[in-house]
Amino acid sequence: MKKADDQLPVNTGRQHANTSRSGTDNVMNNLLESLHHDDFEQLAADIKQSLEAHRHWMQRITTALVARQPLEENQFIAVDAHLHCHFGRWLTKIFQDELFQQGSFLRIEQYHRQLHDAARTLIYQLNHHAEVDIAAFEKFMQLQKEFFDMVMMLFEFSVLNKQQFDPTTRLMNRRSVDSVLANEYSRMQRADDYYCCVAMADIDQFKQVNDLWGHDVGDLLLSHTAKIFNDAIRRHDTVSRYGGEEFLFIFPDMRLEQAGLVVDRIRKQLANSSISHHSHLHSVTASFGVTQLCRHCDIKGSVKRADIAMYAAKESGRNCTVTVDSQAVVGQTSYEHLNKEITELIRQHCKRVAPGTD
Ligand SMILES: Nc1nc2c(ncn2[C@@H]2O[C@H](COP(=O)(O)OP(=O)(O)OP(=O)(O)O)[C@@H](O)[C@H]2O)c(=O)[nH]1
Repeated sequence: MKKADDQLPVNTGRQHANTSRSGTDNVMNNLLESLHHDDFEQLAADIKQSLEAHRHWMQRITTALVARQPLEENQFIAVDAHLHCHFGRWLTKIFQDELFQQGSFLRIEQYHRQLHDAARTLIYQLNHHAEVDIAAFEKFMQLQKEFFDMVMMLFEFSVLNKQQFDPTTRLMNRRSVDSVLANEYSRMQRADDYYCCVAMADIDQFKQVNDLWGHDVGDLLLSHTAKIFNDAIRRHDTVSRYGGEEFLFIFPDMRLEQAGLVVDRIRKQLANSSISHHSHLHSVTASFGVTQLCRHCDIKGSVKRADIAMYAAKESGRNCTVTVDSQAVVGQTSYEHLNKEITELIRQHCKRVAPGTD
């Protein structure tokens, strides 16, 4: 999605270091990389509160102008009033972090200062019983509109990010990854030589982990797994939390053979890693199923095929990678028709590319 420089874009990809960046401005990319779920929640709450305070301020000014009642309070006439209002204090706070000292945030700061300047001009006229200049009033109203529009975009961006990411792993959630899949699918339909692979990963024996060590350790291992996955993929790949202990990878512009190798490298990285918690080392493995997005079936069909391959990996001992070529079962992989026989057919074409242990 192409956006003008001063617009706040919709997130299009991965959080953390590998966000898919097409169309997002630098400020927003930096935010996506640096903030996590809770920060976006806080950002949205702060913006809402600050905007509310500013609405109240606007209301006081408009009422005073209509009723021709002087406003002598500092918050209306001080030269640095823009620094001391609720919104100004919030901006000062976030500007301490250089992450925010750029692009869209600077524009908002500029509008905010201009809004206070324009208000001061009007209030000066009001307090000195002069005629209120209509051009100055119109400018004030225009600035107000632009300021509110811009801040609302920031608010929506924050809320959107809160909705798009899973709080435990900080990865995209299932709902938002579906739109990434839809984009890839339509890209593939447009170009004959374009390939995209998907992989399903499921943590092995995760119930035992929870039962033995508790849910907190389970959650830690989930976020550890997410970090390993997220750090291991390319900038324009995506990994999402697809279900409880299930992750879905999307590898744009990649053929099956390569995807199988990439995924198996990730599998090994996870298997060889551990986290320390209360002086215990904990680790998990996962089983992986890899396939291509298929031109001849719907998206669900391809994801289902990856899922079946992943279950084949479970059955062949866990901690391994199974690939299945969509070409082998072309024409029969529509999601609606994935009955038992088709599932069996897909399983017959599954290829285990790695031993269970290293
Ligand atoms: N800690 C934690 N556990 C979760 C979360 N989501 C799902 N789980 C647990 O994941 C476990 C999945 O268990 P099963 O579906 O039986 O699978 P498994 O034990 O991983 O066994 P295999 O998949 O066959 O290797 C369940 O115990 C769920 O409670 C979560 O957000 N946090």
